[in-house]
Amino acid sequence: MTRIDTQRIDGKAAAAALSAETAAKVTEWTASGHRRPALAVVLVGEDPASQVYVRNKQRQTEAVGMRSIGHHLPADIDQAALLHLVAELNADPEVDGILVQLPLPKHIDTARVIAAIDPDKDVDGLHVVNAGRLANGLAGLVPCTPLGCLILLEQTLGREALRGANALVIGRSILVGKPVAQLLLGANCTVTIAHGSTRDLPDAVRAADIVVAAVGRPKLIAGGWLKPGATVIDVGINRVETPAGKSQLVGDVDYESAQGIAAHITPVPGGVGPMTIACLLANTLKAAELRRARLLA
Ligand SMILES: Nc1nc(=O)c2c([nH]1)NC[C@@H]1CN(c3ccc(C(=O)N[C@@H](CCC(=O)O)C(=O)O)cc3)C=[N+]21
Repeated sequence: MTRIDTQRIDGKAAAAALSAETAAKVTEWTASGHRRPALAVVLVGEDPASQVYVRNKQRQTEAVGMRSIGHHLPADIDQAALLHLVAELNADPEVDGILVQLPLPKHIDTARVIAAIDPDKDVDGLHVVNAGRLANGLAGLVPCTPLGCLILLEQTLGREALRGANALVIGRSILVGKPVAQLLLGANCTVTIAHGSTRDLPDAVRAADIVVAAVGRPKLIAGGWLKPGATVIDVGINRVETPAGKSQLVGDVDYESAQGIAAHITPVPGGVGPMTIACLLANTLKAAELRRARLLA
């Protein structure tokens, strides 16, 4: 069989380009007399990984010229106090976007906290109103990781190549699987969603022109399962130990064995991850514009 020259999709470069575009739009926005868009980030507890993510988001928010407002709450904060903060941020006219870093401590009802966020400030796109808008094809805030996946696919294949393509989404979470399936459907793909109860995953993968893997299982998908020439978007970010005892990030797809079979594949790290943050910044500007438009309406 002929070996395909597999192209690595550079998510880091695509994210830098998207953020440069956001920065230019922010400059325009403020030049026309609007206040700087502001993103409030709420972190509960002391999880070191979450702290690193949040710092990174705040740094990048400021790098594109927007305001970052951090709220760091103790791990044992009660639910009512967290809901009270969300209500304050909803009512604050200076705040355009609200992100509550997940996961939250176990004693907090995550669904209730997300439900309390004003849908028009919900830059994560996780509120049921935004999920409904996405499902019904209405304007709203779209979850960052799925949006990043679609942008990478459009840039790699072009919008016309998505029409009618068999797209397989592996995973059905509210965060990634379901919204990415909606976006692919909106781009006219023929969409299949596989999950833990799927009978024959390798068979489903074999039929797919596009595979979006979002299960969180290291190297679950073998390159040999792929249709030759398929495009792979790997959302998985799994921390594993190498035989040498070092910690390493790997995706849900076995990147090495996909070489020579896939036409295009996102690496981990450097693929979807950086796009998630770039889309968060784009969503924050969009939320500012959306709120302004609704105020005028
Ligand atoms: N409310 C909320 N919204 C989120 O969007 C959210 C969240 N909570 N909780 C945690 C997850 C995780 N997440 C990532 C974002 C960027 C990278 C990223 O840029 N990763 C780099 C590597 C980072 C590394 O080296 O550890 C990459 O893939 O190249 C990863 C993970 C957003 N999340």
